[in-house]
Amino acid sequence: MAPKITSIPSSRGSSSGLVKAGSLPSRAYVTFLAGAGDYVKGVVGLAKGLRKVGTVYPLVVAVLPDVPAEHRRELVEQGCVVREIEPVHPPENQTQFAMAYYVINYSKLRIWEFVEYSKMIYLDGDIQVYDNIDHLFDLPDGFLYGVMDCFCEKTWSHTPQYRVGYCQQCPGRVEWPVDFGPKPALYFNAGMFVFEPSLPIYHDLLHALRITPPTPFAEQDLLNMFFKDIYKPIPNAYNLVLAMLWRHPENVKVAEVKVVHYCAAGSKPWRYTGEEENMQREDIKMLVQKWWDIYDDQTLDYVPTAAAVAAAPAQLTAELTEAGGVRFIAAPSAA
Ligand SMILES: O=c1ccn([C@@H]2O[C@H](COP(=O)(O)OP(=O)(O)O)[C@@H](O)[C@H]2O)c(=O)[nH]1
Ligand SMILES: OC[C@H]1O[C@H](O[C@@H]2[C@@H](O)[C@H](O)[C@@H](O)[C@H](O)[C@@H]2O)[C@H](O)[C@@H](O)[C@H]1O
Ligand SMILES: [Mn+2]
Repeated sequence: MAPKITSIPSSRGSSSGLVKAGSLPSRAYVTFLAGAGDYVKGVVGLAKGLRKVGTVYPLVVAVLPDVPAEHRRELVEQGCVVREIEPVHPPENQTQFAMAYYVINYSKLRIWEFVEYSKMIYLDGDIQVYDNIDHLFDLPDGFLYGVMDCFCEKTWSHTPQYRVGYCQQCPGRVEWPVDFGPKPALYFNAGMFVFEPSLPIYHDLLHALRITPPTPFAEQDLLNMFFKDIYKPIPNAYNLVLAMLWRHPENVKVAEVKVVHYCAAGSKPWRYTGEEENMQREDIKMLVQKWWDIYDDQTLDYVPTAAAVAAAPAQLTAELTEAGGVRFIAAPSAA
């Protein structure tokens, strides 16, 4: 029996209706940035994409200490709320069980500490939002919402699902073998999820991390184990894991996709060369171009309101740009 997909209100939740500016509940989008590399481009693109769809909520960027000041400044200038977090490491000398590339993602767990927000939507830095999804904040509290992942890529070759050809995206194609025990719980892609920050949950999460041997998909596996009883699937349109285009095209209506997750090998737009498998597909080339159209669109750059300028961090000051916008620069004393 196909899993029940939580139905989503098409417009802003009836409970909140149009919220008067200034009285918005404490809600925010949040993403995660590590390192001094090029992922900052993904976060800048995400900030501009959220602005383009007219979200009324801020984008918080949880940055590890190794994110350089210049990248943080660029994010502030794009209207982001930059918050430094401490790295989270899995149990000592066990990281070899997680794919090395993913160990860094355990630090994502810090976002449960952001309790000044009642509800947040986490988005990977390699995600772009092409339709307003603010209505997701109105989903009932007490659950974690995300899109079901696909088990068909070779990144899943370590799992029994992959070996027998079972995937939750098409549970009827290959039945789960009875002698394999209970069917796996529904499993979400941790590149996007709707959650409620909470200190008790945060502490339970870190305790679970300390006593759980790392697994290939690192924090994504841990989150799925930890929230399996309150996880509720939402439609694929809210997190198109690109592999769905060739693994389950019958489950994807590209024209209705609201959120695209550039997680297939070779699909990060800012690194795209078109050489990897599937990267010459017309739909992939179109989605990569769509990402660049937003990233390169200067009309989507952040223009702070007078209030924002007044509230600018002391170490920054603002100057008018030729185009009549405002940019933050290091205050003379701070230069
Ligand atoms: O060097 C890195 C690797 C990862 N990330 C962040 O961690 C997320 C998860 O990694 P990634 O999206 O590459 O994993 P995938 O979804 O492709 O498996 C990224 O989107 C970024 O937000 C980062 O900032 N720097
Ligand atoms: O650390 C584990 C990561 O696990 C997820 O990425 C994977 C996973 O979803 C596989 O299912 C896909 O096959 C693969 O392509 C994709 O990269 C999240 O997107 C990422 O944010 C992060 O949590
Ligand atoms: Mn990702």
